[in-house]
Amino acid sequence: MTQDFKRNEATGLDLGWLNHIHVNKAAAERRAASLANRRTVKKEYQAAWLVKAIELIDLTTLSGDDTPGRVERLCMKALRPLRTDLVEALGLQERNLKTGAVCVYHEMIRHADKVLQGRLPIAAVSTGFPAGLTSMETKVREIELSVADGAQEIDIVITRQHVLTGNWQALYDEMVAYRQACGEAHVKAILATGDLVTLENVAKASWVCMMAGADFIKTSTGKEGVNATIPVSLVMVRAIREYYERTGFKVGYKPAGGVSTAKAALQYMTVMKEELGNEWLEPHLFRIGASSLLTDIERQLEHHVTGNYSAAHRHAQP
Ligand SMILES: O=C[C@H](O)COP(=O)(O)O
Repeated sequence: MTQDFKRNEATGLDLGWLNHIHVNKAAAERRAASLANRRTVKKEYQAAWLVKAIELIDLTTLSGDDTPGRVERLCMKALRPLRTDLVEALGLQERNLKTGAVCVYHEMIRHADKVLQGRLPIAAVSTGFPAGLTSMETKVREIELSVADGAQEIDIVITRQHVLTGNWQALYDEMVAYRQACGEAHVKAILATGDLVTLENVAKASWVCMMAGADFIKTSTGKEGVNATIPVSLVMVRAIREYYERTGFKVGYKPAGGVSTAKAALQYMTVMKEELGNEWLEPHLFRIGASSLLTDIERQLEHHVTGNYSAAHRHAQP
């Protein structure tokens, strides 16, 4: 029997048990290296996986020079992510292919909404993205305004100093406040893992955010020196797995920042499949935050289609 999807909520688990979390860095790095060195998806399945990857993308623009025009074009691309000739060549006419969501700054929500009109979720980065160093009052208000403007998903940034000083209660309280301010909107907690120094901190921050009700945990803003990596992802998805085993809540995962190649997307999808199973390969539990990944996926699918055409053409020759 399939289990109904239960929305995550603050569990009140005792923060004291974080002291027992230990991460084997060498093992995570070994596993990451083995993923990097093997073909993660068989060649004949790659096109299908890449089409699936499109549906997992939070198509993102988070630049200081964003304009309403750029956001509108992004949204049109999110609704029709592949060129018509590719859609036809891949036999996807009936699929209504779209990205998972679009991800924009607060000021751009209404411009995105104008194009999307409810056909795709809008994720907004709120809480003083990317550093998160405005006042708590300002950050909570920003969430409320983003929800009021039409964002169905809020990507919050945690206050890194709470992790760096080991103040887990402060991180928990902050996350609970964000969760409440989001109301019905889904909340993704950006850990900014590149700022957190150790994998152990990444694991603990993942746990605290999940315990406080985050629907997703997300690696990065895309603005840190180091953004999504496979070792960090292994630590985070294993925290998600253990959290599910302890509480029954399924929390989603979002690697973000620097995921720009089809090959990298396949690696992250393989991590999800192998560590959490097929259910975590769906957009309600897995997103890839990326601004340029779609371009490379489109390019690879074009190669696939052209390759097939050449093969068919060669067969047709006497
Ligand atoms: O949340 C998404 C990231 O900001 C996107 O980063 P990217 O521009 O490196 O793909």
